[in-house]
Amino acid sequence: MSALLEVSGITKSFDGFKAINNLSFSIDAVELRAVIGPNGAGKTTFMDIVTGKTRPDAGEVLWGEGSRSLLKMNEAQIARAGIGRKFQRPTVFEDQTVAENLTMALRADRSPFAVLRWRPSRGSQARVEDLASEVGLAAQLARKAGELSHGQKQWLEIGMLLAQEPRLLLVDEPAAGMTLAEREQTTTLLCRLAETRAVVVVEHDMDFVRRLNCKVTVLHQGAVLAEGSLDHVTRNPDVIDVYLGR
Ligand SMILES: Nc1ncnc2c1ncn2[C@@H]1O[C@H](COP(=O)(O)OP(=O)(O)OP(=O)(O)O)[C@@H](O)[C@H]1O
Repeated sequence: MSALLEVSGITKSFDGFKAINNLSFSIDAVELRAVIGPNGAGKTTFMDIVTGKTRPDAGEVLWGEGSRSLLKMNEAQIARAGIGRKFQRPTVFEDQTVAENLTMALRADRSPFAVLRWRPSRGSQARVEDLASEVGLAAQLARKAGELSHGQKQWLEIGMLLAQEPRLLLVDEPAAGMTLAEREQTTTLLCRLAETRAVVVVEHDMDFVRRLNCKVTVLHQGAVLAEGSLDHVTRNPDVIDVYLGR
């Protein structure tokens, strides 16, 4: 399987401190990947670089079949190229219904001129219903987003990202603050989404990572420390040292 995202030799320093240190990393077009690592390992900075929020000092980030450089694109262009990012805190419109939130997300998909002309159509209503069922919110379409549980808000936001048909979804700590039942549903959702696209999950919660049952990349000091199954990486003495702080 060819790589969808290829990060090679990226470095990013903040005031002389290397948050990312010659990091190389690649993601297949259809893959679920967990990225773990202790606090300050560079996980957020890595996602900031891929989404164009932060520019690396050196290295390359290539995207898609044409190996286009993401470093030549701004955040909006990267999002339009097919990279969606889910931040830890849900940012849904609380006073709008689930359907309205999803409708707005469909609209955000369009070019500036198309947005001006855009009107909800029967097709877009069907798409909103499809998105809601995809994230388990079909029965909540008429509810205000503010009334949803924390987990449901997270799923709504994932649905809003799906409206833009991303080829790569970056998901930051999805399990945080969720009930056990919500975590299980989130695992199922992420695994299903990764059947047709690339999904990268940054997560601290090892139980959650175990349930994802996918390849794990361990970051430490801005570089890849280990990669493989969770059992494989947690047996690695370097990983054990880093996590136990020895
Ligand atoms: N804008 C910034 N200015 C200065 N230092 C920064 C900046 N962003 C990140 N850093 C530093 O870079 C290092 C990596 O941070 P990063 O947030 O990427 O780690 P992380 O793995 O996401 O950590 P956590 O798990 O705690 O979220 C940290 O030491 C952090 O303090």
